[in-house]
Amino acid sequence: MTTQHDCLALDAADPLAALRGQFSLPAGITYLDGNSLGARPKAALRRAHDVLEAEWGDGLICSWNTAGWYDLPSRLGDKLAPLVGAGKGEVVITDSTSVNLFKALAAAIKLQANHPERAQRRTIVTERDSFPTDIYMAQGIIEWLDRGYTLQLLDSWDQLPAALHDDVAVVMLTHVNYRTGRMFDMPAVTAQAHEAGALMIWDLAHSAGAVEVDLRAAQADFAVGCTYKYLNGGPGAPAFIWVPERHQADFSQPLSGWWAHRQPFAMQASFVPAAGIRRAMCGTQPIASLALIECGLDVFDLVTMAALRRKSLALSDLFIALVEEHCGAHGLELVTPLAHAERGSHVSFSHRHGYAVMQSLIAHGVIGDYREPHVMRFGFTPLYTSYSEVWGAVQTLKRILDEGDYQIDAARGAVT
Ligand SMILES: Cc1ncc(COP(=O)(O)O)c(C=O)c1O
Ligand SMILES: Nc1c(O)cccc1C(=O)C[C@H](N)C(=O)O
Repeated sequence: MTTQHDCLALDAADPLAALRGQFSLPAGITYLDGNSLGARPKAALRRAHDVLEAEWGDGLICSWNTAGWYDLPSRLGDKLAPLVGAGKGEVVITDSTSVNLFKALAAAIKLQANHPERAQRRTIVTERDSFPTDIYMAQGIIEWLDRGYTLQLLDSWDQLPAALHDDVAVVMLTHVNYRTGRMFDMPAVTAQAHEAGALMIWDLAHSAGAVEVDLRAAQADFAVGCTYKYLNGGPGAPAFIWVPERHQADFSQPLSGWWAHRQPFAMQASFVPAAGIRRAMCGTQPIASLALIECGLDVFDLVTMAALRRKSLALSDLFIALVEEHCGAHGLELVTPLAHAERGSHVSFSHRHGYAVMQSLIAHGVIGDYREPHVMRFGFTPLYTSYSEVWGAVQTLKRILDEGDYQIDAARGAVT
């Protein structure tokens, strides 16, 4: 049995505790939703001010050259790269995760279509439980191509081996599932896809900055992910795309805007792709938003992913144990795997009134979120979450459930 006193002792001994000071978090709030939108690094306010006042206000158009705006997507990509096991020159921060997925899928389909033995393959495999935008982007590209491609949706992750037949061109999976928090064994699954002759694309939205990822060691083919969750880049901050060096020369994507051109300012009438990772870009980047990502990435210089992962698992283990001990009588069902190797950095419990309970939690200062059907999600971000906050969150949940202090017919906001 863990007590509040034990949690305070864990905080006192936590080597990462001081990192919370890097973030601006409102007093009295326990923030367990860094898996949707990370907290604001304190440094971002100053950076926003500098970008708007000095770089935009004073520097005007000259800042594309003088303030490093032009190279920002690839410079920040290099800074992010070690967090996902990518090499220098292999990551660019640009566009949204959805758009980057479109580019990666298009490039993978083309690579296979140009392969002498795989050109006839027409199946793309993903999970039915993928974050919907991944499915929608695949459906969009299939419909637009109109060349007989089909999307095979797995109803359960263990159906993958059987699904890897000789028509599969591409496997596209989310490393850590947005709803369940379940994590795939990236090297093993990538190897299975390759053995079947398929290319492997990973969506790292819930992995980057949350769990240890080594894309190069896994020999994955492409990856995408967002910066606004565990990387604390800010709402709607641009996403990233990883194209390993070995695929860059053959990486061809149809959103061939001028920022992907070898010489954008040569203003030529025909498209010639840039030699390296810049060919994964499209058009002009949102500099004000992009610049803030650096403040989130800088915090990762102060810590290792191994240390973050250790604390993340300790926080989620504690949460699961406390919920089961204190709230066990209330029909909560753990959706997230218990095995560490299969768990990301958030924990989901389903409850038949999950939405209403989550709204009550939020009203009482514990912010998580809700996903259909019935799933309450709690994200653990070891950079700024303490063990005593986990204790407090579970006590609040217990009180709400014990007292039935939630409104079953609570009106829904557009974002849940
Ligand atoms: C797995 C996954 N992929 C993609 C996205 C979103 O993509 P976008 O940033 O394009 O909205 C999310 C969350 O929003 C996600 O959880
Ligand atoms: N991207 C989001 C948004 O635009 C609004 C609200 C939430 C989000 C999220 O990131 C949701 C998140 N990907 C999820 O796992 O559900």
